[in-house]
Amino acid sequence: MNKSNEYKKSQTLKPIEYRRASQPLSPLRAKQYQIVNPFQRNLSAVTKLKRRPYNSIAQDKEQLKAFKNLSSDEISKSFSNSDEKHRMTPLNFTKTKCISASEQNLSYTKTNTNASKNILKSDSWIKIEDMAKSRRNSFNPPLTFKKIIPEWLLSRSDFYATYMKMKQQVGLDLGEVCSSAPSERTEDEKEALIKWVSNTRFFSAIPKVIVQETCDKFSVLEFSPGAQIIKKDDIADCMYLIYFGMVGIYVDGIRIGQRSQGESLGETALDNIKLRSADAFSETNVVLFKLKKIDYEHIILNLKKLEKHEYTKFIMTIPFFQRWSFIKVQNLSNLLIQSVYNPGDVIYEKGDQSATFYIIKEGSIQLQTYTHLEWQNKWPVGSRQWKLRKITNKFIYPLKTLLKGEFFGESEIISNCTRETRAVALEHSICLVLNKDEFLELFPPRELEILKQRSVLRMPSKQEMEMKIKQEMYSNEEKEHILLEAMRLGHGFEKGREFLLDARSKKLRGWYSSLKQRTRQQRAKIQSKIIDQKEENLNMSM
Ligand SMILES: Nc1ncnc2c1ncn2[C@@H]1O[C@@H]2COP(=O)(O)O[C@H]2[C@H]1O
Repeated sequence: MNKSNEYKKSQTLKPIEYRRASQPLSPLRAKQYQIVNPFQRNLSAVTKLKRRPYNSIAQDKEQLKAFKNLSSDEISKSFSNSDEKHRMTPLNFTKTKCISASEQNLSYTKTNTNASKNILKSDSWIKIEDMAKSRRNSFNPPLTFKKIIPEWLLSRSDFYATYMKMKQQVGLDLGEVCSSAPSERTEDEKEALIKWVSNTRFFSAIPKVIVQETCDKFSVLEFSPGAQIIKKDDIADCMYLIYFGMVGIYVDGIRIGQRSQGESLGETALDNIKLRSADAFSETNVVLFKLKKIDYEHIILNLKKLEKHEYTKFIMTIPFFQRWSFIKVQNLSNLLIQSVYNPGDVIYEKGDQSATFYIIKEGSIQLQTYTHLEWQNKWPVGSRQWKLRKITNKFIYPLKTLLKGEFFGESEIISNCTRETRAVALEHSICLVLNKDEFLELFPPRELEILKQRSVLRMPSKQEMEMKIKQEMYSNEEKEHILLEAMRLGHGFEKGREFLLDARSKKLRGWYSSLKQRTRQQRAKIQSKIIDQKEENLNMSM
């Protein structure tokens, strides 16, 4: 027998676990064990196995964190538990062989107490299909969970325990938690409440200890739809954090804004030691966490002043306000209310009542108007009988795009008319909002006159808008037709047999498909400008 054969024989006789068992079993190794088939005791199969790199474990941790919002303590606990378990009990472990879905669904386990020998015999592997099944049944993670969390971690019982604990916390009704006295809340409940409050925009910049103190002061209020929560010009004695539902903000019956889950309500009057600036009505069932004025002033007011100082610094950079005194800008900042918009959000519609002035702090806002375009199609359906199909599209026509530091909404307040344009957020945008009463209070008539002159917007005529929209719609299609004709290519040329044989057409295939893609994009762009469509079918007789 030559040397290499001898070597091969020794390897096949020696169970692979023998070599492995002398080393402590880390989670990395545990993972390797999961994919080693104990009946294929073949060295090459083992040496081919790649060790799971440490950074992949770190990745798993990150994924887990992102998915479940587990606190870092709990994650590290779950991981360190798994490390420890394996390190301390190198042989008393349960091995599960996970065969791919295409193979049989069998599982094997080995329990070896003979630590001195460190030998695992193949016959001691027990088929425990039932056991594995029952374990799988007891922890049936959601599909998204399976995509993100590594399989080895999903199979761990300590991970399962942590998951269940967090699931209970996520499913907690914090309204109920908040309505109990702080001394009656469990640690988990307190933690869940603090976590939720810290994630709201209003409390996001506030240190955890302060959030903790605030949570102890909250009481809970519930409102059914249509109930008045705040009355304009009332004395403010508290602020609210909306735990659930939607609240509409009204001034003189005009809806000027809204506040929803996770947003504050009624903080402006406390910040400025003023009367309530607006009415607030619940538009759905609403649950609020109430914080009394005295607690607000004690715990949060100073921190909020820092935020207002940031507004002041920002406003001082806008050329129009540079001639204002610092105190005046500060007064303006104190009255500003931050509103966040997502791409496509309509801030106001043409014809709405004008009740607010906006300064763009982040993002971009487009002022738009619209026009109606009509298409008709007529065809004969009998003797002197016609069918007429009329489609009327309402097309958006962009007027102006405003960026950070620019402002809008003032012209209609000054002219005391309804909105002449529509304002839409083009991207994630933040605006600082000033209500009409405060706006008229802060800007003296001379300033209003300057603002009015600045904000004049040229409104195009209906014909002008129609022409531009049609130009945009047809110019590209025309270009495409001219190009195809110049190349002597028909629209359906790529489907024909001739096309496959024609070398020139083959060369043009890439170009043609990119042209088609561009045309499709252009059509989708035009389609996105249609905000309303009316269709009429008429029978006509002559
Ligand atoms: N334009 C607005 N947009 C959103 N919320 C507003 C607006 N104006 C007022 N509010 C809220 O409505 C509340 C009315 O009472 P406050 O003035 O105490 O605080 C006010 C703000 O929380």
